[in-house]
Amino acid sequence: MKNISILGSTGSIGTNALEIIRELKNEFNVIALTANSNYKFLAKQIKEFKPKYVAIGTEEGYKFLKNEFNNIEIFYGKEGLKEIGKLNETDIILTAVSGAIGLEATIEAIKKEKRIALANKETMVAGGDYINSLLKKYKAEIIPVDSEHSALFQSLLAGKDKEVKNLVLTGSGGTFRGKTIEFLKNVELEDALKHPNWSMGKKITIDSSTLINKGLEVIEAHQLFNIDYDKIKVVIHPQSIIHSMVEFVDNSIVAQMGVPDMKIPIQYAFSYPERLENKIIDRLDFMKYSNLTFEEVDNKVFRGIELAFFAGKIGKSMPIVFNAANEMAVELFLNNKIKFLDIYKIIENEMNNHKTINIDNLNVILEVDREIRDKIRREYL
Ligand SMILES: NC(=O)C1=CN([C@@H]2O[C@H](COP(=O)(O)OP(=O)(O)OC[C@H]3O[C@@H](n4cnc5c(N)ncnc54)[C@H](OP(=O)(O)O)[C@@H]3O)[C@@H](O)[C@H]2O)C=CC1
Ligand SMILES: CC(=O)[C@@H](O)[C@H](O)COP(=O)(O)O
Ligand SMILES: [Mn+2]
Repeated sequence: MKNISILGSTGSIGTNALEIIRELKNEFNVIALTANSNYKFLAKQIKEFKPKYVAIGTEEGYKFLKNEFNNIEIFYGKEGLKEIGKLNETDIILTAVSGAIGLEATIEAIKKEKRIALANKETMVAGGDYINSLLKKYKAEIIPVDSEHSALFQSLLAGKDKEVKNLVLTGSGGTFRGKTIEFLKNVELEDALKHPNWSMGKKITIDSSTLINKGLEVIEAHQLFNIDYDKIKVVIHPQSIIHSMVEFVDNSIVAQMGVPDMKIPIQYAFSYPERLENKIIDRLDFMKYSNLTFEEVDNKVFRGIELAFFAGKIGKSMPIVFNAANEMAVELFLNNKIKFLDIYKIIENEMNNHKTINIDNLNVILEVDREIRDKIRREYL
């Protein structure tokens, strides 16, 4: 039996993970669950999965849960997430919070030498260098949950590191694939929230529509697999059936395929190196997907990938700026404060005005992140 803690259990990834745990209750046990403001949904999860620990992000939620439950330990706020990261009883922590807010709790779990089932890509983008320095000191392991990075992780098992020629990240192209800049000038939020293949949280869905999600995934792949940026390629694959591929030096390509369902990479991160049967996961019907296609990225219209390569290749504090500016821009777009193309403008502006600095410790990461968010908040709110 493996003890699972979930940072962000009330979201898309978190609820998918609980479906798996419900189905495979002889394999997995819930130790801790967390949410930000959705305390009523969290309360329902607590009643069903009976965790020993819980963290909640709002005072209202904290008071409600304290009143509702007297047999669990309830933590509050950002410090509360860190307390969940520190839990000794955890075997595997699933980082399913949205945004770099997951960074500190992830670091605590690394210091406790846990398995991190990492969905929270922003943590790897903003804190990747620091996290990799910690992985040299602590025997923690990161198993990627992000579908492309789970595919790369599985495909890399087919060869040795020195035999890798390229990592090939696939991307759906997002809901506006094939559109012009003129069309994007006036897109509505509700249109940007329609992903062609995946059902996901709002932030990542907007990131998919700008292709900044793919950009974040480029940096995430560099950090997770220690591969140079010039060996990370992106190809548009509108069907999202091939979840990414590894090209080896013999020009052989190994890919991972499956239905676009996050339960597959989540469960794999829990069960690795084994694989488990699970009847709630659909099989791929090849006849339904008899037409798998590939396209070039349209970097002229969708700037997210090139902006990410720019940030990643500079490194140090620049990926922190890229991620923080994007998180703030997406929040502004979700609140109808800016137009779609302003997302690129805000990111570009912050990166152009940033003087890159070395990242010697966690406080520098948090300071750079905070400065960018405060600056954008002052300008737009
Ligand atoms: N959804 C998907 O299919 C995929 C997601 N990912 C990555 O996984 C992560 C989660 O994505 P997703 O599940 O879609 O996100 P959701 O928005 O659906 O869920 C986010 C979760 O994090 C919690 N949360 C949000 N902000 C905070 C905060 N400031 N403090 C504490 N908790 C917070 C939310 O709580 P509350 O409910 O109370 O708001 C919720 O439980 C992201 O990093 C995303 O990029 C990667 C690949 C696929
Ligand atoms: C399911 C998952 O991993 C998401 O990151 C998804 O890949 C987003 O789709 P795009 O390929 O459109 O970015
Ligand atoms: Mn992904």
